[in-house]
Amino acid sequence: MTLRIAEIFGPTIQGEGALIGEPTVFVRTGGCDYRCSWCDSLHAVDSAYRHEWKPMTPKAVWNEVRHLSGGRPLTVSLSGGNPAIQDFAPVIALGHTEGYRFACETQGSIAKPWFADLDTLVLSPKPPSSGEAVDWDAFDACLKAAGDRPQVVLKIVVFDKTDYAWAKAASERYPGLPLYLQPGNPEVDPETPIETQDSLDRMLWLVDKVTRDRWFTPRILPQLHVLLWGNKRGV
Ligand SMILES: C[S@@+](CC[C@H](N)C(=O)[O-])C[C@H]1O[C@@H](n2cnc3c(N)ncnc32)[C@H](O)[C@@H]1O
Ligand SMILES: Nc1nc2[nH]cc(C(=O)O)c2c(=O)[nH]1
Ligand code: SF4
Ligand SMILES: [Mg+2]
Repeated sequence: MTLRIAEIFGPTIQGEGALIGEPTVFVRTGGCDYRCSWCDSLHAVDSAYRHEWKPMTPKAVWNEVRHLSGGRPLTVSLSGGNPAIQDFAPVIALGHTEGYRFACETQGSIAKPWFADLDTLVLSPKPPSSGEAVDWDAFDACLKAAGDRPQVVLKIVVFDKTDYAWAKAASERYPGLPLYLQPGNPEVDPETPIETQDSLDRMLWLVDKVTRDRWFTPRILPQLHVLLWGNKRGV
């Protein structure tokens, strides 16, 4: 059995959501069942980049994570693409025996039994601006598959007023899940430098909306890695 891997990189810091700031190694899978209009990881989604994806055995994936982390346990972040297309049970089992922890980022469209082995499951349902529509039955199946072991959180990207209203309604379906909001980044070309002031303005807009509404449920965080490194890959 091999996994389709777009890139393995780090250690860096987790730039988004519940584990923001935590040192981590990323394992980014190739392939996604969605095509979000603003996806910042097209090199792991679009089959035009297929030639860059490598088939790797779970053992080879694990050896690379161990090498990058110097054999010191940390949280491994599984992302993509949609990592839930593939079977990460063997990688997670290898890592857990050595004291590593696992977080996974997925949109919640495909449930996998190995979600129950994770330490953190980040479910990131897609708002209207993405052009994708959430299948809430599939999303609920992800929650069910996760069970009690992992910490499960919601992370929603907000580009505009419509997304904001959608995020509010979506979070009301899941009052028990911690909610993280992050402003959308409209500039995702790795070659184009980001306008830092624009990123901060989008963050300010979101903070302003939430506080004016006296909506005290979400935590609002920027994409810290984007502020630090722009859209550079491998960070
Ligand atoms: C690239 S996705 C990969 C994992 C999975 N497919 C998903 O969407 O959750 C990782 C995270 O980046 C977020 N993201 C992607 N493009 C973005 C953008 N242009 N601005 C802000 N967040 C973005 C996604 O919503 C998701 O939370
Ligand atoms: N530093 C850093 N943090 C991240 N958080 C989520 C990422 C992703 O693309 O899944 C990401 C990423 O690519 N880099
Ligand atoms: S679900 Fe995630 S990886 Fe797939 S297209 Fe959307 S943002 Fe990109
Ligand atoms: Mg990213």
